[in-house]
Amino acid sequence: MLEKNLDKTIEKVLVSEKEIIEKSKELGAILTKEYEGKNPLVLGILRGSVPFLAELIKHIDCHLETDFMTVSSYHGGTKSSGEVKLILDVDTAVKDREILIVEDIIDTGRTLKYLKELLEHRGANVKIVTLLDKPEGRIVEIKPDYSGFTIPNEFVVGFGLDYDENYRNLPYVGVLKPEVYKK
Ligand SMILES: O=P(O)(O)OC[C@H]1O[C@H](OP(=O)(O)OP(=O)(O)O)[C@H](O)[C@@H]1O
Ligand code: HPA
Repeated sequence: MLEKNLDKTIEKVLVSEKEIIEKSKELGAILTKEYEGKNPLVLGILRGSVPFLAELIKHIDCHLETDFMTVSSYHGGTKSSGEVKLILDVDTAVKDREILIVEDIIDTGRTLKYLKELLEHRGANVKIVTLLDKPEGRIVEIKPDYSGFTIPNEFVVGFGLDYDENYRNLPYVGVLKPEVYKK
């Protein structure tokens, strides 16, 4: 039942908190098998990936390291600017490293294509896990190695995803009421 302050601005819930936790457990079990003995670098893409990364790594039962990169292309709105900006680079050596990029969403695909190419160019072995995949939004070709949920072509918020930097703290993924955008 929707009842908290932020819930009042949500038109519909697409993925519930329970579903996200269950899916993170499933993905964690698969990733445990994949990365056992490989000490992967689990690379969160700031800012949106933080809640998903925090949930997911609890369920990966092998040694791993974490690091973060900041890239941005939406600049607060609901449309990709088309240009991916590198704001903060990774601090760890990546050559010959197993890297698991953790993302909240693949939409146009621009962010992940840029990051995958950049890290592969530096000699890393890169895989991608995303909480959400929006295939109808795709402009450049890129596929995640592991994906939580396929969602329709709507702008979503919550569990790390923002509209104008708000709503990242919602514990589920939903669609905003249209009047929120009219303000
Ligand atoms: O597939 P794409 O169309 O490139 O969209 C996906 C990217 O967009 C969002 O990041 P954003 O640039 O909004 O930065 P943020 O993580 O700080 O919200 C999201 O977190 C992904 O990184
Ligand atoms: O649907 C979305 N919501 C929030 N941020 C995003 N970045 C790409 N797509 C989205």
